[in-house]
Amino acid sequence: MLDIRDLAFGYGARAVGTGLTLTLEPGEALCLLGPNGGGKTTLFKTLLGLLRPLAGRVLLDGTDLATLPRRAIAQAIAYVPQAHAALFPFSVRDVVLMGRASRLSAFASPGPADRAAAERALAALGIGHLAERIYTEISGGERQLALIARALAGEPRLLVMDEPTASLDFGNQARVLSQIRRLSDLGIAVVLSTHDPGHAFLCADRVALLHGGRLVALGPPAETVTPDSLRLLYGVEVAVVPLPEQGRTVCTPLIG
Ligand SMILES: Nc1ncnc2c1ncn2[C@@H]1O[C@H](COP(=O)(O)OP(=O)(O)OP(=O)(O)O)[C@@H](O)[C@H]1O
Repeated sequence: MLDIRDLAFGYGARAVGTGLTLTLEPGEALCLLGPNGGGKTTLFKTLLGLLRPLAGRVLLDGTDLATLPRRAIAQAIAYVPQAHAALFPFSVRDVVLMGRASRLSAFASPGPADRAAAERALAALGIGHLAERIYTEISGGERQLALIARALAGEPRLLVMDEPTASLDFGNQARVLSQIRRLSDLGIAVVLSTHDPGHAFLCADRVALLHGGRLVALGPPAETVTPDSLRLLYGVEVAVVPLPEQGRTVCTPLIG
């Protein structure tokens, strides 16, 4: 559904990344790893159509993003920001309902179909019990789930998530990662960034490693997340340890 061809992305004349080529299938979860300042957010802004490619193309179902109306992009691709403290005390239900904005005509109010979509999104994320709570009065983890529900309410086909586990405690990280797996099981493609390479093993079908403005590796977690690739990315020694009994792999930096 998403086809990125020889993309250069950045700001003005300054390229942050170049030569990026990859495709994303419906229901695929792609984890983007890279150091601070590596260009993950800039790439996301380009995929959302907020920044124009400096070169190359981004195709959504075969159509160049640059030729699509903003509304069509917003209906297909939803962005999940990091959970933040909102300024206004909306209920969680109303925050989730805001995810329908791209589906409403100008000045229209949400109707029964919009409310039903919001309820489905709340249920899918398992946060129906929070619907009446005030968004500014729930925890960071609950807010992150509410933001994912908001994105889901718009019935997108691709979710772009910038560090969805940042600032979450261990339990909420696990909850968000397992929700990402469920979304991709529902056929929704997900692109997420994280600073924890272990997360790639928990939720991603494929991993893209961004370093020095280039895609240095792209493939299944077991093939791409290795001590060598993590040394290149982060400049530290990392042990990548399979847990055969759990069918999992964990990453830990080797310090001291
Ligand atoms: N609005 C902007 N105008 C110009 N340059 C920018 C802008 N925003 C970010 N940059 C630069 O683009 C480069 C990539 O930044 P970006 O935020 O995309 O990295 P990132 O991988 O998301 O980093 P982090 O992991 O720290 O969030 C950095 O050198 C940054 O200073």
